[in-house]
Amino acid sequence: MNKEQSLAFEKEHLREVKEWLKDYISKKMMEQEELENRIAVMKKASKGSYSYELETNEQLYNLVKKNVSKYTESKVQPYFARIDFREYKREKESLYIGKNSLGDVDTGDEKVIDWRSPIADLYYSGTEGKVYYKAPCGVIDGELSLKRKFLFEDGEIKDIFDESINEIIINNLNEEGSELVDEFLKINLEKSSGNKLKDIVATIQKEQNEIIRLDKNTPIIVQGAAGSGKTTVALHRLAYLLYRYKENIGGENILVLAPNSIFLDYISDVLPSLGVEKVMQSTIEEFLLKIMGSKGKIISKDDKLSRLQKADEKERKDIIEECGFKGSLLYKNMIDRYIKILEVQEAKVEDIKIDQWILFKADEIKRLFMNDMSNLSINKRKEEIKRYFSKKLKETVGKTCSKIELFYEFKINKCKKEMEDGPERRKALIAIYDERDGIKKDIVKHSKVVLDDYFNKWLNKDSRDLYRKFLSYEERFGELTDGIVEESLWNNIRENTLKTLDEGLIDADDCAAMAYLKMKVHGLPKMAEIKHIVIDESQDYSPFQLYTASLIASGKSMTIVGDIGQGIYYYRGINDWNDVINGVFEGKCSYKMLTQSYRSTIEIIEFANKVLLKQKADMKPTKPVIRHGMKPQVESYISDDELIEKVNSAADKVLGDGKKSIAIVCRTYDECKKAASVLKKKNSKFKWKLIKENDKSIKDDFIIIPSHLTKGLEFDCVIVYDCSNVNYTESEFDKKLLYVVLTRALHYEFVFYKDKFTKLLE
Ligand SMILES: Nc1ncnc2c1ncn2[C@@H]1O[C@H](COP(=O)(O)OP(=O)(O)OP(=O)(O)O)[C@@H](O)[C@H]1O
Repeated sequence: MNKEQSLAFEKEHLREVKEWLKDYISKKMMEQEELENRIAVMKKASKGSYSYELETNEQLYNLVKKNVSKYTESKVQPYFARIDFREYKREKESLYIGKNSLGDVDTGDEKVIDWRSPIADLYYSGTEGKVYYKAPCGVIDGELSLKRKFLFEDGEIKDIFDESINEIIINNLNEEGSELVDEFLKINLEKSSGNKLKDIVATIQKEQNEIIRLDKNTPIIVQGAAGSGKTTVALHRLAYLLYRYKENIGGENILVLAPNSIFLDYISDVLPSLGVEKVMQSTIEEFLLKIMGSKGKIISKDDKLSRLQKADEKERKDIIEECGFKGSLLYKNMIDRYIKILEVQEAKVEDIKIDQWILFKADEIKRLFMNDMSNLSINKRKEEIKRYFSKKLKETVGKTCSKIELFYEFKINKCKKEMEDGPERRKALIAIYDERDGIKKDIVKHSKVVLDDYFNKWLNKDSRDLYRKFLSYEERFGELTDGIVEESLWNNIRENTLKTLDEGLIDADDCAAMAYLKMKVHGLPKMAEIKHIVIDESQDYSPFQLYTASLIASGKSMTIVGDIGQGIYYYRGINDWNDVINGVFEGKCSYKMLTQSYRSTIEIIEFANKVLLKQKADMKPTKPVIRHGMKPQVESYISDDELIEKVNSAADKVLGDGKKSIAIVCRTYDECKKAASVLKKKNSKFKWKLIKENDKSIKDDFIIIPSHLTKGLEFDCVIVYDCSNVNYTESEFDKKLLYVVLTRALHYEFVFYKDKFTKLLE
């Protein structure tokens, strides 16, 4: 078949699938209605009492309802690709791949397969010829004879792209030889950016697919260049894990950690569009506060960043030293040592007894606490010991009563031997019997209360002051720090932190330590078990934060994505992934890299690479996908009027090209306020919305935003407000910040500056 015939064939096939879908949906809707009526009758008949039949019908109804909505969603575009595969010794099959599997549940006729199914792996990783994929039953060999992608527009197939026909060979790209260009991918990347991140099921690339389909049991770290799809891949991986392990994991068992509310809103559409629901999403600070059970006002990492930007040399040094220390695993070790000291103090226990009658010996309590249960938090151990003793209590009371009997038997015999029979002896014996029975009664009656009292006193109730106590612990300083930490540094940190706590504030840099301490003493609060954690922009997390998070994910199942080149919180974040691989995971984790960038045009990436390469000698330049655009425009301005003219003409150009989102990026929020006021006063042609730290989302297309808040986001066009050498100096911080700013644009970049241009772009 030539392309024209193939296109006609596919259009017809789509028509048939849509027809089938329509019929199938109406059939299922009728089934849903019948079930609804049947359930109503059953409810009436059961009069509120339990009915197995009713429960089964309700379950069936929910299933049918879910399927109806899934199938209805798929009506516009039921699939996005097709592969032709012939399994060894079988007939060739044409398989259509979509976001959802579609088929007739009753007849087993499958129309579309799920993109996450094992065989769909061939679409993402296989090339024509001999291939294999891993199915639950083992490896399946065969031959792939077609890989076809469909370009949809308004629910209709507009074009088809067959692999090896539509890939154009471009020679001498980046002087690294030839490279294949996926035309289908290129068309998708040329689209305009919206306010929300999109799913990419149709164009997932091989290196991304490998990460998405990795096993859940090993933590993975992904270092990826700006725009390489880290966020997108991490979210698609979640959808994959929920599909593959559907029996064990639900959305409620997943936690996504991201830098701020704007970012969380930006990614909020991807998961539902992939059929993933109920996932917990939070910033690390909010989540750690939840673990701590605290509600204090947070001094955020961005408050700290602004302070740092304004600080003099001395203050800057102090902040960096303190943040670095609090985020280090050295600090965690210090808390571990404090816990050990606490444990020894807590293990100084007494017997549990009533009068002189011992129910449980101190030695046994100590052994259970220090040895047998040492893997649990301090309070959990106490609770477990209590639970264990409560179970044994009846037996222990019985044994204690036997001991009492024995003791009094001796007393009775002695009395009998020493006194002559007569009223006196009888009186004495009666007194002994009464005493014995009284004690036994007492023990039977009060043992539970005594046990409860003992553990009530022993349990640590106060969690709020734990950190304060740790900070105030001055004895055995050397032991606590293993002699590594300078006392003056520690005193400084201690003083500052206690002052902050006294003011009712919690520093974001203390959250990991506070949550860790709380977990060690009190354990985790009651919440759904977390079976997988995704951490985005992880280069901005401290090793201690990552360590604490790793304790929360069962089996340390985590997807950690980040880019060292964008680490603007470098003073407390990650500068080398080896620190995480070895320090946090003791070498037991996978490390993957994504080097290709999909966001920006070649021109924008090459421009941003200039700054990236100034960061460290061994930095690798980001590789763009072959997509050309306008060269970034660098222009100086003298007056506000001139600047506004430039902004207006940039916006006109972008809008004229059918693109819509434009961000004016300023270095700080203060500069943003100035920019907003200039644009308002001078009556700019367009209306610009100022984005603030605490905003929950970005709804406008024209915004003014401080540089650090652009992390993870993207816009059709970025306008750098003032790229002067005063704003972007040659400091480590500015190199990272400017790199972040320059890598946010998809299609257009305008770089304006006053006075002297930054040296970072020379
Ligand atoms: N395989 C792909 N097909 C189509 N688009 C893709 C693909 N991979 C990534 N993209 C697009 O590239 C852009 C960048 O993706 P994403 O934000 O996930 O990258 P990132 O690595 O997290 O970026 P950054 O670190 O700069 O925040 C998004 O618009 C995304 O849709």
